[in-house]
Amino acid sequence: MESQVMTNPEDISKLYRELSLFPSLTRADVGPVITSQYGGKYSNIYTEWSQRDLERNENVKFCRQYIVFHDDKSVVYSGPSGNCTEIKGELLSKDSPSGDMKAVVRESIIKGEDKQFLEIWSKNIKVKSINLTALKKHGKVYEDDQFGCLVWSHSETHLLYVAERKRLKAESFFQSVSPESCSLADEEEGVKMGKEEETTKGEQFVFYEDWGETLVSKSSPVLCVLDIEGSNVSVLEGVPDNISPGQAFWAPSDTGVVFVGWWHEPFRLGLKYSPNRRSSLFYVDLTGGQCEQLSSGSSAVCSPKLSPDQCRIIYLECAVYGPHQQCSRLCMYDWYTKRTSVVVDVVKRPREDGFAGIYSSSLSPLCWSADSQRILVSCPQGSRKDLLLVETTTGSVTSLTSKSPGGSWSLLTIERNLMVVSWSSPNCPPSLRVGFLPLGGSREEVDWVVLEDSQTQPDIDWQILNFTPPPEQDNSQYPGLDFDALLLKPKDVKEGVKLPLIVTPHGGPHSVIVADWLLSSSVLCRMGFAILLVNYRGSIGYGQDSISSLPGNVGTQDVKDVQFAVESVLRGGAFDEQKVAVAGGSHGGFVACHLIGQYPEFYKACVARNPVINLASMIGSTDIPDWCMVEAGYNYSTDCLPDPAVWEQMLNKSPIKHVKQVKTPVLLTLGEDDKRVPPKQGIEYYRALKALQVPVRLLWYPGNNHSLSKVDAESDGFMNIALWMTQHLSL
Ligand SMILES: CSCC[C@H](NC=O)C(=O)N[C@@H](Cc1ccccc1)C(=O)O
Repeated sequence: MESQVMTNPEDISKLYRELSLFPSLTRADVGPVITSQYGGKYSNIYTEWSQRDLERNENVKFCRQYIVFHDDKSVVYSGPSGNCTEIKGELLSKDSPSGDMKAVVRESIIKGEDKQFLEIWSKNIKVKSINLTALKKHGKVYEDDQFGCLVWSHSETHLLYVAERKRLKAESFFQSVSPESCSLADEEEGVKMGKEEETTKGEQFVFYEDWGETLVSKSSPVLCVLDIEGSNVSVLEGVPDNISPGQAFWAPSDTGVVFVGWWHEPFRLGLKYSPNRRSSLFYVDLTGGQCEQLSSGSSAVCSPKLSPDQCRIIYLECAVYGPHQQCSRLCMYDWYTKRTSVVVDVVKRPREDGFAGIYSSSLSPLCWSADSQRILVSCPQGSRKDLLLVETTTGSVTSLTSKSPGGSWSLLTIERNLMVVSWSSPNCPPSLRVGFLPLGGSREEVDWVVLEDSQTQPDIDWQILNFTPPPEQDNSQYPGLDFDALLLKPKDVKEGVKLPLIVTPHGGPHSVIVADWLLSSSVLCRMGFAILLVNYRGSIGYGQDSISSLPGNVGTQDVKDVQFAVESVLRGGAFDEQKVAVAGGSHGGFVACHLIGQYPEFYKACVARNPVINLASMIGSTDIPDWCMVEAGYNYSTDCLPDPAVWEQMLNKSPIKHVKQVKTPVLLTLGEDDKRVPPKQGIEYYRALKALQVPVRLLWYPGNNHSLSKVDAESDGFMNIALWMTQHLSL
């Protein structure tokens, strides 16, 4: 049969290079309202973007500003102001509320050593540059999304951030003291003889727990405050020792600091993609150092945001343990009455109006309407990502985007009702849009204005397909659930050509593929493949019942849903059933490896990135052992001991159980530093396949973690995947 797939590596890399140029939006800030000399009002919009630089082998961050003239209800005129500028060395940055100053945490290598500085800029002057490393009040500043923050006090006199707790310098018992032991760098930073840093002996090799995948070396965060006038940094006292604080902000009137605290006793578990860790909202008073717990303490909370009138805090809440990503509750704490209310509760099944619940582990940095009555949340609703408007007094939820073109709407910020969003779809890279939120009670549609357009890919066609599992595959505990898949295919298919198909189950398993811009899928599609991305039952965005239906049934329900979707699509006749491949990462790799074991004749090529291969062998080495228990159908507690019956079930539900049936050639891509699915999982599969003489190739990426997202690993991984597919599908 004729094929129209691109097979030449030069052509494939050229295409990858072309499509990897599209940047993604990472941040937007709206500046204050300025009245021009002619009376027109405008605001500057600061945006940050990220783009792969294949030559430099890094993701580059750059900014661009836009000017938006408006009348507080609609955009009158808008456009870019100036060109893009690359941002180097900035770990965190934030304009002051008035827009008069800017704070930057900068990392700089001086004489081969990493140093961190806190800078204050005013007008065109860097007025302060404080060497945080030399101050030695704390360890490295946290720049991650989990704990990190850089927040101006309302008075603009203080800055709040999170850093690693200071550790005493550890020395060997056999360290000989000599004047030379004081380094030149230390001397330059003012550590003179006689004033040496305090040291401790015998602690050199003490193990410090960390917070797992992507948070390695983050162990004991502390809240830090800079008094700008006095250039004085202090570490806040009063936070309980068994709590790791983060996501902090200033309380009304700057009387103290509100933060999320994660309990880390009896031990820390991985936090990345795991918003189900026991945590609470806390308030620490600045004068007395008293710490008050503001939420229950029996749930998991995240992303607290103070209303513009400083009266209420909105935050997300979910259950501790259980599936890692679940339907969240949107809760509100009233600062003055100290009462908490549930604004939007867990949704078990999608409602008639389409609302399926809130699925998010972070609200955007600003999410309140100007009247402090409404909240904006962008989150998956089935295979779309929509912008939802929540009335905090009634809990009513309406979608601002469900009638707009399908795709993915992500809120970057909202300030004085001016919303800044990123929109993309499988054939359209991210574009920047702004629009005013209609006044409360109004049914007006948002008039979106494009500030930065992107290039639609006319050769890519996409659609969302819905599947109802056959009766024998219905879940008796959660009956009547259906699921979706996203199908991408080349627009122009020559007469008589049947397309090869790549099937992609997502990871999680409680995550979802929304109709977003997806680099590797779009390159594969432009090469001539069709791609089927399946949101099997258990995905988020379809109601809590769908999520709850999967634990205990992994390796069967998810696998059968994917197989059912593929076979249904093949029945349409447009695809070549002899040229079907499967590719997935992590839990998606688990599903992929199950599929080639359970349907050995069906798939002609398989790619698995950091796949879960054996739940029983992984439980002792992953940063989230609870995941293995929960997905195998058991409750988790921190004191549970190994149980042969549980281990047996974990083994039975794992892909390794079916390895003897495998015939499909497998490409494994593994990250040496993966704490989530340690690469030994992939090695276990590799050895089994080698023993069975099934073609297997293993790519090992040093310096990479679970996501394999460093630019060289991602691009090399892509090329190898593309060539594995063309080779083993005989294209
Ligand atoms: C013990 S590893 C379990 C699999 C892993 N789940 C959680 O981290 C996984 O499948 N990871 C996904 C990433 C992901 C996880 C959760 C929500 C969204 C994405 C992957 O790497 O693709």
